[in-house]
Amino acid sequence: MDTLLKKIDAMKNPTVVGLDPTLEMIPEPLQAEMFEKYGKTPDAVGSMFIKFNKEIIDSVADIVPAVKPQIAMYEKYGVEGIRAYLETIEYAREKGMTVIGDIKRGDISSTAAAYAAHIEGTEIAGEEFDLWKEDWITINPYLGIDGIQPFIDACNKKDKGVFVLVKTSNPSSSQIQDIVVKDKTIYEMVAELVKEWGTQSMGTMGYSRIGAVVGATHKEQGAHLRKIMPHTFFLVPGYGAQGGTGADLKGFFDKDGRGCIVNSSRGITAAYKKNNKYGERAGEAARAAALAMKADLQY
Ligand SMILES: O=C(O)c1cc(=O)[nH]c(=O)n1[C@@H]1O[C@H](COP(=O)(O)O)[C@@H](O)[C@H]1O
Repeated sequence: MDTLLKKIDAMKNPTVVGLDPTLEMIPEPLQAEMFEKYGKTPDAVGSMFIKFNKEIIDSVADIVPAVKPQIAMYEKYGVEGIRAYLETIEYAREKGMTVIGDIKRGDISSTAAAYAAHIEGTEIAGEEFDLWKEDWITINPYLGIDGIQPFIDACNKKDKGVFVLVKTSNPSSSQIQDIVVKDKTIYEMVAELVKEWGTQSMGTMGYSRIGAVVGATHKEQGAHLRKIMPHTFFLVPGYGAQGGTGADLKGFFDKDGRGCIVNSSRGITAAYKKNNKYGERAGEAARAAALAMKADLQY
């Protein structure tokens, strides 16, 4: 937790670039190059994703503290997609970036313990393997504490962190999360649980390594959650492509302007498609979009 906070402070930039590549997002020349080399195959797409992500990482690593690859985009292409996910993580770490693996896992405790290998690593007959190398992951709290505890234990052991879904950014998040039971919404109840779970894992700078996902599309709820959870760090997706703006997020931060890392995926990586001046230069456009986002989040 402290490492990420210090990076954010040093760069004066509470943002994370989401790496959610799709085939359509890849510039035409790169598509053509990889189709030529590997045919119309998952191998070609995996290779495109690696090259594309490296270009984005190279263009933002000195101004943005973290990346958030979303594993679904890679899983879609099977083992070649996973290869791209892993190579992307490896590269981002080489460039000094924190990696938030957006894997949204959650299951009964024995299965959660296996998923926890994402942060804890895997042991084989006494040999340890750090196969995934994420610093943080996203998890789903629907199963309650026995589905969460294996992740908390892994985080405490390996000095890593998790973001637990509390109030998600999507339009139908209210369908379940806003249901009122005993005068409280489900998301408020989850927030209280996450806060309690986080007390086991406080850093030295006022925040716990058990964080919360709070969507940028919920201005009032986000500010309300900051009050309920003063020591919980927020991952805030929904900025940009989903409509969230800097003006909406002031209340998500604490009085010192800390407490959140705001994600934008398509808004950064596909920025080149929105402005002809960049042609197919996705990295250059991503840097400009990342700088604009940084400026939008200074309060
Ligand atoms: O956990 C997340 O990151 C997440 C939670 C949430 O409530 N909403 C949400 O959009 N996300 C993720 O954040 C990213 C948003 O992408 P853009 O809308 O392109 O910026 C995607 O990877 C989503 O899966």
